[in-house]
Amino acid sequence: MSTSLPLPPTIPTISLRDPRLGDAILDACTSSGFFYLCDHGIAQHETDRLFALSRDFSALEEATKRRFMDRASNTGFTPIKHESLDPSKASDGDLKESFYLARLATTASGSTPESVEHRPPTQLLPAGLGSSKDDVARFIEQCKAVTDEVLRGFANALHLDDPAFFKGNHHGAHDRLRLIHYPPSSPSSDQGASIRAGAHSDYGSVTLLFQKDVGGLQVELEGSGWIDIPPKQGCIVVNVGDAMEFWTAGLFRSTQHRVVMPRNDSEASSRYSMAYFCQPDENCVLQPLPLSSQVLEAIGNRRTAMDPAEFESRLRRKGVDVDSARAAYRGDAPFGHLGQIKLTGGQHLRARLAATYKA
Ligand SMILES: O=C(O)CCC(=O)C(=O)O
Ligand SMILES: [Fe+2]
Repeated sequence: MSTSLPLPPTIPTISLRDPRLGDAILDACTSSGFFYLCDHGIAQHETDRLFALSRDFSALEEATKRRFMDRASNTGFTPIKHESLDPSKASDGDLKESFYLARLATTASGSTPESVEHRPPTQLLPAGLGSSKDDVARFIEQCKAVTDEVLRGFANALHLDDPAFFKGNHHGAHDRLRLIHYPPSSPSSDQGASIRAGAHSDYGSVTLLFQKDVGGLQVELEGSGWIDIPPKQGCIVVNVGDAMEFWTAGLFRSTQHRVVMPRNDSEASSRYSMAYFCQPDENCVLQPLPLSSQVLEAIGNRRTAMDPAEFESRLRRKGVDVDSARAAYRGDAPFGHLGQIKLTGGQHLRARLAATYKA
């Protein structure tokens, strides 16, 4: 007699070409806040090219890499253990190094902006990334285009009158593509105090995560605990960040995730991933949006808008100065039931960055 084992919990796969994209996004974002995205239009060979550039950069001498550190503009190199994504845990830092890229295209050769206000910082590039600047710039612009479509999906999911509402608040000046390298490490069943990336939620509106071939990414699901999100050929892992959780009054979830230490031989080698963090504009106003009855009906009792006390305590835990955000409110913009609170995209980002990096 054969008994079928229950399938392990996972996250849904959504096609960017799904005519009912808004509904699929509403389902995913109000449950786990994570989904695999397929049919996104970014060719595998372009993704592989960026992974190759990331590998070449990580092979440089540490002293060379350290010449490209620029925390002030949140660009460039971050050495191993300089970041603790989970500051609540006593660890001496995450076992990863990374290189943050701002958008590189210029108006003449690409699509990047427009007005001075939305212009990303310029940054110094090491030789390899510098000589392949066009490939890198094109990849970043493709990521930006995918996030624009996802943001449109968010607006449709929420039945906003203006389907371009979120897109219009994301010109990409704070967006970053992060090339991440987790160095090799012996597998162990004892995870100890070390971690490749500590448990955290992302800061921005939406993140695109490209995983090369080594697993270890986990997401914390209500009722299921930590579940593995393995690399899936042709798919990008997409997740909601804190700014979008705030904006949707807690309806969309910015879920905790982490990367665990190697558990077996297949995870022991270098792990490469790339994250494109889509951030709201510096001066855009983040205020919990009023939620239409249509949306609340569609999600039924799966998720309700967040309780005001929980909402506030989540914000405080994430380093947001709630008292200033309250003082900034002047009753001049729409808000939901969550109180009189107002924050700009830039203020929110800096609060989250300050809570993450060692001084
Ligand atoms: O490397 C990964 O798979 C996850 C990285 C991540 O979550 C982050 O950098 O925010
Ligand atoms: Fe993350």
